[in-house]
Amino acid sequence: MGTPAVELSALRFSYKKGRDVLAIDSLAIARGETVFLHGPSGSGKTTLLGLLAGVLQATSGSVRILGQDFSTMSGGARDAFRARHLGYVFQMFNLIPYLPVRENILLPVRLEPARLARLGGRSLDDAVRDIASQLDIEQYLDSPIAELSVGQQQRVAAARALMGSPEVVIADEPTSALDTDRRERFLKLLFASCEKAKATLVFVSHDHTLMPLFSRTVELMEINRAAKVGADA
Ligand SMILES: Nc1ncnc2c1ncn2[C@@H]1O[C@H](COP(=O)(O)OP(=O)(O)OP(=O)(O)O)[C@@H](O)[C@H]1O
Repeated sequence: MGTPAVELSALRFSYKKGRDVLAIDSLAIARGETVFLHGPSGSGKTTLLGLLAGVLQATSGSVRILGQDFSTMSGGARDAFRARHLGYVFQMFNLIPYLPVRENILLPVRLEPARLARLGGRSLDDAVRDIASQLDIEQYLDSPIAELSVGQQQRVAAARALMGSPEVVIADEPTSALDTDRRERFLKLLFASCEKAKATLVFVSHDHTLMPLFSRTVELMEINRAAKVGADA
């Protein structure tokens, strides 16, 4: 199988001392898998994605992404690793408000030569127009982020995540603000991009109807011993 894309071992995480939010003995996600991460509100889905993205650090145990153990890396090394290998759409979109849409989408390839190289020689302008037109935000490329609706910002965050074909894509409710038509187009683009790049996808949503699209569902309540008590039903 080679090195898994994601490998958790004896993972524990708490925001406050003495109260574990996550206690996962083991979880492995192979490269190229598309995973629907499911669980009730409060079961720790967003927290787990934060650990996979290296934004949060495990209290104990290990989080390995593409064979790299985050617990042995400095904050700066995790930031560099994230820029190079991960695409993510978080609930707070983390877009840069004073930059236009175009520059927000281009950030990963401007920061990371490996992602620029994966554009395969296409010009930045072509690449950004291509992804923006697929997400129906081409007409906003020169607009400041602050002038966009929440659904439009969500699509900018999605375009940025997919720029330069990262090996691992992490998405937290990425379709929550989209209408049905745009949601379908976004999902089509997401799966096509992941397949083309042989990327691994870890996707959180409360929308059960999306489950059949994925190669595997991970039920957080089944693997997270800390979630048995305290999660909302
Ligand atoms: N920054 C924080 N500080 C302290 N506790 C937190 C913080 N963020 C989340 N928690 C707690 O951690 C637990 C898991 O939260 P998390 O957001 O990961 O759940 P979730 O499954 O993503 O929920 P939802 O489906 O509602 O988004 C909850 O009990 C929550 O109150």
